[in-house]
Amino acid sequence: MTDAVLQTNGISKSFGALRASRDISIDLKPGEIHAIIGPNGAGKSTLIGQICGTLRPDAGAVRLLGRDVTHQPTRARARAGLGRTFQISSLAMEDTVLQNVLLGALGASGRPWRFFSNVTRDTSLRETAEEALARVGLLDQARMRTAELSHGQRRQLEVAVALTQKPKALVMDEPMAGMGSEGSKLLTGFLDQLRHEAPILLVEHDMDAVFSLADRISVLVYGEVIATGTVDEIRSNAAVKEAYLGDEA
Ligand SMILES: Nc1ncnc2c1ncn2[C@@H]1O[C@H](COP(=O)(O)OP(=O)(O)OP(=O)(O)O)[C@@H](O)[C@H]1O
Repeated sequence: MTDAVLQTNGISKSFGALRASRDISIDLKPGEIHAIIGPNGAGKSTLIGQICGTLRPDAGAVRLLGRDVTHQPTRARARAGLGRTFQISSLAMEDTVLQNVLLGALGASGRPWRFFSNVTRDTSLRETAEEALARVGLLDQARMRTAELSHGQRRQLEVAVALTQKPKALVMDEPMAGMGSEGSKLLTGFLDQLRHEAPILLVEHDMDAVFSLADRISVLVYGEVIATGTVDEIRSNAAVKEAYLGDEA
């Protein structure tokens, strides 16, 4: 496990009597997409929260690029290279597409927010932002209000915002949610490329996307990882079929 970019070692988290994470050890290796799947309430968001720093584990450790970040706040983890996209959009709808990405680039630069008024004139931030937009295919929409984008384009924009941090690892929370089949196909193709730049821990309910993208899958049930393996291993795992996949396997 020494080459892992991101790693949890036996993390556990309870909410009162509910054990939402039970001794979870997973890792993310360079160049891979590791999908986390499981039924509603299995503990996927709780796991992500501990990895990204919004929740503190009761036990265990989180390591990023070999460093223990268990006690570091979200912002420090982001600075250290952990990028994230959210289940619920964190975009500013009234701002333009470019402004949203500039905001991300400013955050990643570590400069104080009071400089935001000058940000559109900052050449290096602008270059970073435009490069990220070009990567996700949204450069032509840079001046549009974010509210005017389609749902799929907003998902692409969230990825662009995450890319401004030049992440070493990405945690993506249901990027396919609400996408039409065309949008899912586009985003799937994009994530397929992106994994070589930053490996991706992917929480996703869309099994077509998971089966076509994941190098490895971990299955969470009642806060516990019941199996980790390749797509074929997970599809043929009897416990996984019984607990989650059923006919989808
Ligand atoms: N802050 C909290 N306080 C109390 N219980 C919580 C809290 N957060 C999550 N839970 C509970 O922990 C369990 C795991 O929830 P979690 O949201 O992590 O599951 P999930 O796999 O992400 O679900 P979904 O697929 O529906 O998003 C659930 O039973 C949930 O009700």
